[in-house]
Amino acid sequence: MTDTAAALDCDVLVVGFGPTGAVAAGLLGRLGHRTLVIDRLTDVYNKPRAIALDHEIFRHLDNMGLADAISPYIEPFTASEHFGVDGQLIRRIDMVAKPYPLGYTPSMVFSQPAVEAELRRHATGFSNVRAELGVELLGLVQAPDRVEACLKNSDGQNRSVTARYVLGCDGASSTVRQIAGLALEDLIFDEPWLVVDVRVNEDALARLPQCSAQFCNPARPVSFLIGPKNHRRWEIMLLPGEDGRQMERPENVWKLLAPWLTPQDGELWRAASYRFHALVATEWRNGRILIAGDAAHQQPPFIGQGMCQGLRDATNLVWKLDHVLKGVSSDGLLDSYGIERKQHVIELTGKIKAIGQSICERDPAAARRRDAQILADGSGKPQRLTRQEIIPPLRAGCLSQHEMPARGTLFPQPRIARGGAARLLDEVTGTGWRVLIDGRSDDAAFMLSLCAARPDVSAAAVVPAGAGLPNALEETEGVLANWFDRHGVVAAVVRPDHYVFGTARNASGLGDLLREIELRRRDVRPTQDSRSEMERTP
Ligand SMILES: O=C(O)/C=C/c1cccc(O)c1
Repeated sequence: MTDTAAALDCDVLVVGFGPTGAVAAGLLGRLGHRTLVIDRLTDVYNKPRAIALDHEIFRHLDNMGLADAISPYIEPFTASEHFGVDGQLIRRIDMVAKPYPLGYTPSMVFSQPAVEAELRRHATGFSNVRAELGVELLGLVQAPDRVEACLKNSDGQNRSVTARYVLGCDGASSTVRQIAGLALEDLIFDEPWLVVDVRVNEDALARLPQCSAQFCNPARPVSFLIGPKNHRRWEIMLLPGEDGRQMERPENVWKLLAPWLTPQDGELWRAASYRFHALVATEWRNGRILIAGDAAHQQPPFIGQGMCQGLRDATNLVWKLDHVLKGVSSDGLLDSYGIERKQHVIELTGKIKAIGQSICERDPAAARRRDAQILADGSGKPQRLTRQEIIPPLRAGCLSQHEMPARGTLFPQPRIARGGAARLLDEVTGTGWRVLIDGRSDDAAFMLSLCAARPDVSAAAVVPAGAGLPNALEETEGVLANWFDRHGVVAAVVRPDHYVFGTARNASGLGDLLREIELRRRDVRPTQDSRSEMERTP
């Protein structure tokens, strides 16, 4: 750390201690960065907003050492069945089959207040992370090497703190985004819905559908979601003339729930009216100020990706901030954050919108045409999709510049045999830059020797169980062998956030990739106003 950096109050100021801010603070804490995280509110919001997460996110939480602490509040997500105008099944969205590609149940539901409390506990367990609650951000002023933040303490006193970077995880109405002058683009979706969470009594649970469902009835589209334990969620489209605030009233909510429950069947946990909309920030950074989570994007909930998107932001950004703060990369690497995440958000939101538009269809004739089209897409049977095939890869940013199989996709996580037990790959190899080599390749040993010249990159060869190759990891389910075969490659370079930087068909391809990592991490043009004093000194 330079003297200038050491003189600052912290390396990163995280504004907002919801899931995105808490994960960012925890990751920064683990990497040794002095982090101050503030939130306007003094407590975890005690009602569930997000309900779904997926294996990519759980993998990061497991990497952080949180799996045991949060598992009591997480359950597998059931399939979602979509029903058409006449109540017929038109589509089924499920998860990919076993063996699971990342080693975990691919889609899960969770209880947000409990998980969020664990995320906060984890972040504040690092001596270099300080959380200040009841603290409001009033202003930010950027200098070449720092940002000065004006804060209002819980006692009403103003004070200023300095940080090398500021990360706005402060939600849809983000103060950070507004102060930084970062605009939102409208991705054109705007529908009024009522979200109702119920803790259902034990005896009423069996009378409810045993699968999550989308009732695509043009008279009143409704989503039904099976949450953990006795938590059930209904998302109910509001009709023209219905006032959101009025519809939140318990007497109106129970009328809407009448096809499923009576007030004796459970306790209303939350009823909140929202406009489901789709927005993305045009720019995700202004100099040393960056935004993440709902501050940078909002999307309709129809495949439960809202919180996942925020945590993808955090896990994408933090390793890049780490490289920049440690001088491994220039500040220009941070530009790849917005490039990668904005494209991903736009592409995924487009897919969510398409699903949402078909669910929200209010014209009966159009809804019948939709049903016929979806059934035709499924060759006359209900269409079958997996949630995982809906999630796009990264397409541009800190990736190899050459087209190659699997670039920008999530690298799988096979189970590795260790002393009579099976452990997940990340636990064995760690989560930095990694090269994974197909141990069945004749060139495996040579490829490992190429990697040995790169101390910043770890390397391992993996073989199927029983192959008996010395110095190779043995996987127990064939997940990785299958992946190498499917993509026709023998090695993959994997980033700290588990996205594939690039793949190689042979040893010479791997040599090229290893050289390219260095270039892509360094050859990123810093923006004029965001270079620190140190970086501008030749
Ligand atoms: O993945 C699905 O099938 C549905 C997920 C979901 C999650 C939250 C809210 C929704 O309307 C759908």
